[in-house]
Amino acid sequence: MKGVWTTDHVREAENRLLARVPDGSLMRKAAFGLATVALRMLAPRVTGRRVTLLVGAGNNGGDALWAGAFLRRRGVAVTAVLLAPDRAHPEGLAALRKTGGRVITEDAREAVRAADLVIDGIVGLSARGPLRPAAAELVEQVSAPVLAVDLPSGVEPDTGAVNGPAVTATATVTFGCHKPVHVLGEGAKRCGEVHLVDIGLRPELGEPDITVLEHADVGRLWPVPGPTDDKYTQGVTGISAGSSAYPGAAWLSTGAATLATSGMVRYAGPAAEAIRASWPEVITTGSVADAGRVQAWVVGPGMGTGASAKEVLAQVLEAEVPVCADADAITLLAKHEDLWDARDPATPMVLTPHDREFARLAGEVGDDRVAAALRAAKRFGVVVLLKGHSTVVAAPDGRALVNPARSSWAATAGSGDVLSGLIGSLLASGMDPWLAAGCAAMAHELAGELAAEGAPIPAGALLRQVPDAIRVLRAAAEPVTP
Ligand SMILES: NC(=O)C1=CN([C@@H]2O[C@H](COP(=O)(O)OP(=O)(O)OC[C@H]3O[C@@H](n4cnc5c(N)ncnc54)[C@H](OP(=O)(O)O)[C@@H]3O)[C@@H](O)[C@H]2O)[C@@H](O)CC1
Ligand SMILES: [K+]
Repeated sequence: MKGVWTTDHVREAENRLLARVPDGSLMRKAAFGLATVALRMLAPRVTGRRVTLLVGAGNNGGDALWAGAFLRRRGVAVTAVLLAPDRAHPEGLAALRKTGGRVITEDAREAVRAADLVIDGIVGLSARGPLRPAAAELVEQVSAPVLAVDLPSGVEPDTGAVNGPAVTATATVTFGCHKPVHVLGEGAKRCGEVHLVDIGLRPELGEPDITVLEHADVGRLWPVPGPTDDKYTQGVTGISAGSSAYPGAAWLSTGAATLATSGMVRYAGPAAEAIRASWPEVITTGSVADAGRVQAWVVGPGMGTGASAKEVLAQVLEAEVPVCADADAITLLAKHEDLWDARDPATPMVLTPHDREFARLAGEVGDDRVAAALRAAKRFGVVVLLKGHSTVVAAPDGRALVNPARSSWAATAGSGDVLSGLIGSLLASGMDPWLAAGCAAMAHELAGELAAEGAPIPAGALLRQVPDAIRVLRAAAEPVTP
């Protein structure tokens, strides 16, 4: 698991660390790490290559200047462009000058255009809002690879939101720990590859604000049958989905639950015939009342939002087993507050809204997706999985998890139905609902990536890759033999 800390918590930890280490040592450590990545980006030829530093008013610019001094010692031709000449970091500037670096304050376009590598030290953790006009104009001239210091300037550090001109980096070097910008939304895309430089901050940081699961974590958590297991002990998943108009949603959701674990799947609804034909291992009935016992329900995909769908949803909520409520079920919950009364608040529930469904339920998402999901999770006492390029999973107890997507292939019609089936089967296995949603999100995204191989895919193709995705995740969890 990877931890992510907000800028407030990073600053508090940095202040504690700064109080007990020699002046300037943290910045030099950070800058040395930055210069090392820059040299790797310039390799194989380093001497005589041209690096241009974009230097803002604070310590982020200081990092860039110190890294420039290290690069000069390796024979790199370094030019620093000072965007706030009166406020440039004095020690960093002196170090660069001492090593023969060039410093300019105007007519910088040529230095930017001619660079082999641009280092973005415009603004870091104290950034607020998009790039200001002078910086934005220079950034527009860049055609070389960009190495961002801590984060791509212009992106909001705590939300990853981009609301105007901002740097798009080839790579980002960050210090001490990951920050939200590295895993959330548009910001995560703008970071390129993220390198973490250890500056000794970890002992000063408390519990992470956001958790990012890695393949090995999900592989370890994925339920697999033991020698004494049978189809019941691994959890029975019930699927209440689909309608005569939308049998496909039921097919996708049921298929995902069938492939995700070895537990049994029951389907209850109007698409029973279609389900029987393609998933013969599934027990089908026409209604939730006749379905028999399940350990978790998936409800919502393609079920409609009329009176009969409302009745079905109430029956599912009254069953007092964990529920994954998706799609139309979310719209119904937003429309009819009385539906919440059907639920025992102690029974786990996962809601899986996209932005529009979220807005119906809990207001506009806004820039801070983690805060919005946490607010809704607390208000309704449920786990909220907010879909997006980075999927956010928030628990009512304040835990937040982000699954940053490596591609967007999974953003296709019917893909959400597959996700709901995966979550349902993990809930039925007895997994903690917050982890169930996080593990399902990762397997889902990976299945999309495996299915796509560089070309668009329908949700059915993603579904067929679920077993391979689970294999990849489980393989990542296996100990490496030397
Ligand atoms: N603490 C440590 O030990 C270590 C810290 N480290 C480094 O320090 C960095 C944080 O440095 P920092 O706090 O000095 O501020 P920083 O982000 O450089 O901003 C400076 C000023 O820029 C301005 N500004 C704001 N928004 C803007 C915008 N959109 N466009 C343009 N300008 C904008 C605003 O000033 P204003 O002009 O508004 O008065 C702001 O005060 C951190 O990211 C890491 O790189 C590492 O060395 C490791 C050790
Ligand atoms: K930066």
